[in-house]
Amino acid sequence: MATPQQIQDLQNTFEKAQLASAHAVSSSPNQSFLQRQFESRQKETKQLKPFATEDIKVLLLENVNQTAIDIFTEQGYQVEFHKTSLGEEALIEKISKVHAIGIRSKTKLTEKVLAHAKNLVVIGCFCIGTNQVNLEYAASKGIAVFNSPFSNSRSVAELIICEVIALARQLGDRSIELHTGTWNKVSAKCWEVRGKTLGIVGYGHIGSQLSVLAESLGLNVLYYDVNMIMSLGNSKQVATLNELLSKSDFVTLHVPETAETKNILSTPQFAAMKDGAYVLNASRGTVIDIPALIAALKSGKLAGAALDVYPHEPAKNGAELFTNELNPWISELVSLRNVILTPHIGGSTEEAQSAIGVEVGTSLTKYINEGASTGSVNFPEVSLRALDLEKERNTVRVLYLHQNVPGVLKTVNNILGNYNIDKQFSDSQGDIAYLIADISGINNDEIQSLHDQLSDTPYKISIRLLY
Ligand SMILES: NC(=O)C1=CN([C@@H]2O[C@H](COP(=O)(O)OP(=O)(O)OC[C@H]3O[C@@H](n4cnc5c(N)ncnc54)[C@H](O)[C@@H]3O)[C@@H](O)[C@H]2O)C=CC1
Ligand SMILES: O=C(O)C(=O)COP(=O)(O)O
Repeated sequence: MATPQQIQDLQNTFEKAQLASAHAVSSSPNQSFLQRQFESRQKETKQLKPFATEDIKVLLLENVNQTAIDIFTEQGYQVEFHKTSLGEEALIEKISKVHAIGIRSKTKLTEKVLAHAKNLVVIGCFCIGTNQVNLEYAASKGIAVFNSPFSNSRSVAELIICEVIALARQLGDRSIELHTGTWNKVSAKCWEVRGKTLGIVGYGHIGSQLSVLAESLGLNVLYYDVNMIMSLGNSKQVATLNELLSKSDFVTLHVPETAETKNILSTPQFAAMKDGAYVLNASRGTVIDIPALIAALKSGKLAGAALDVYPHEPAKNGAELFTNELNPWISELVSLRNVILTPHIGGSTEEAQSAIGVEVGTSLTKYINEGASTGSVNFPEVSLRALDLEKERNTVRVLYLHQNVPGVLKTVNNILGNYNIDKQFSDSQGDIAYLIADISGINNDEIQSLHDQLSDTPYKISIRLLY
């Protein structure tokens, strides 16, 4: 007799198989794959069960925007929405049941969590950063990951411009003083930003956008990046981080979280900066050594700082969450003058969130419905135009993810070659490769056999058939 675990495993396999075999029963040309029914076939039992888009379950966390919910519900998917992130235990419980998950920067999709994601085919990061997801492990499990590479870049750049001026004018302190009843009109050590130098570390989407805005205010812009990048306006790339630090009045960080960027600013880097300079960080909390920053502020070496991100951020809004337990230096940091602290709001504008909802929501839908991996951050980018199911009857789309080793395409095409291969495209990235092929002239009763043959090929990671 099967144990409860075996029954659960069987159920999970069954649900994944349901998603693996997609059957479009009714579709107008402009609906294409958008309205379809899924048919399941569990290999062990050959059991067939009608499967509709309504069976696709999407879990949305961290207050992902309504625009994404609208896209998913229009598809008929089931959407479970939570305003906050979830702790590991709750996440494991929920992720085991869904086909797609949408998160922002807080939810940690680690190997441990993803190991339980038995039905998951796609992850949407409704933000820029993807450091919260174990991308390689996800790929090895056949789970594609998408993000929004630039929809909130402008929002971050505008926040930094605002903070550069706010730091130069000690705006945070003056506001706190007046809120607490103290009139303190000062001009000492308050500056215009015109003619000062802004040093940008990381000249990507945000850094370069910021560069343009900063020059329009009359700032001079220097930037340091590991890659050679074309200068915008009159900005200049410098060869070393130290050169940037020694020449800048404001230093702002716009690098991803990687092993190389951890504590990219620490004691020696603060020492290399100009006296009275300012530091801004709206990238990730790990890139600044915060105790070293506190020391540089306390000693008067730095005149101020603006932080939007922290090594450990609370999973939800509320008082008493941003505590010493999470970040042991908090009480010291909040006691310092001219330090602006914001709760990771760089990308939090109506414009950015709504655009991200549309962008990532569309990517996920196209991946689920058509297999298109364009824009994925952990899969090779492959897509074929959507099938026109009115005209292309008896056509099956094969989505085949495999390890990138010699001989796989030969094996797969031997199987597909029994039919007419209308079109196919494949690409590889590192250890994995992805093939999409549309094959025609195949009868419904041959599809099970095709699925079985492809499932039995060595080096296969995952397979879905859409028809
Ligand atoms: N505070 C917030 O709400 C937000 C924070 N972010 C963070 O900002 C980061 C940057 O975003 P984008 O500009 O869109 O990324 P991007 O990928 O377009 O640019 C990053 C740049 O950093 C450079 N870089 C990487 N390692 C470096 C190193 N060790 N030294 C110098 N340069 C290095 C890259 O070559 C690239 O040009 C994201 O990874 C994310 O973590 C993004 C959006 C919102
Ligand atoms: O886009 C990013 O990488 C961000 O840091 C913004 O994160 P959020 O969507 O505010 O959790």
